[in-house]
Amino acid sequence: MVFAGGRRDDGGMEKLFVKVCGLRLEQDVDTAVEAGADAIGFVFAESPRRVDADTAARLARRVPEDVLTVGVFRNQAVDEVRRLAGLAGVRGIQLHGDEGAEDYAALRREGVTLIRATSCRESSPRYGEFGEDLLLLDAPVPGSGATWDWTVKDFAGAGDRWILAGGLSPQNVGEAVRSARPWGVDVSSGVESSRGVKDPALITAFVEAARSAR
Ligand SMILES: O=C(O)c1ccccc1NCC(=O)[C@H](O)[C@H](O)COP(=O)(O)O
Repeated sequence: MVFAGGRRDDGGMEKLFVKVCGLRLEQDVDTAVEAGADAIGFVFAESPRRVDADTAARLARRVPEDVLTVGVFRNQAVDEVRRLAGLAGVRGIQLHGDEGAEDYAALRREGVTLIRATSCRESSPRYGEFGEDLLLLDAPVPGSGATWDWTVKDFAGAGDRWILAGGLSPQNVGEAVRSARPWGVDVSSGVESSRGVKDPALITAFVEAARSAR
């Protein structure tokens, strides 16, 4: 199921989808929701941002229905992904590793949004190749805060709903959106004061900068 987004601006245009990833604290979740984020990510992969299922479940319960909660994974067994996503009660699953079409098929269930995160390093990924709902185009190392040159890519194969990620920040997200014209954006490092520590003011600034970009 493709997350409907659901949030529209007053002119009826679909708003840019904004996801804030790697949240670990209640105040950061509340800030992202209040700022108008469409999705919130909880990292279950190896990372300084990693949360356990109980923490993610507690945070996810604070999030209103129209904001998508996403569990982020990398090269973890399908059963483990299913188990953690179920315990946390997230409605989206984002896979960053070498997962194949069979893994997406195994995780497919009613109501879940499957996000395939991949880098454009070797080729231009095509939307739908793995049965995903949304394609997220990221830097080679996820969550690193590194940017990549999105200006030289042809995103024709990425479909209508693809998400730009990798080194975005309140400073560069406007230019990135105008240049690459994604359906959505995703951020983690760019709204942190130090690795793994979110800054509420940066979260708010990011959502505002992204939204005013188009
Ligand atoms: O955040 C991590 O450390 C991480 C580890 C393993 C897989 C994914 C991870 N994060 C994903 C994200 O935070 C974002 O989807 C994306 O990679 C953007 O990150 P950033 O460049 O830090 O904004």
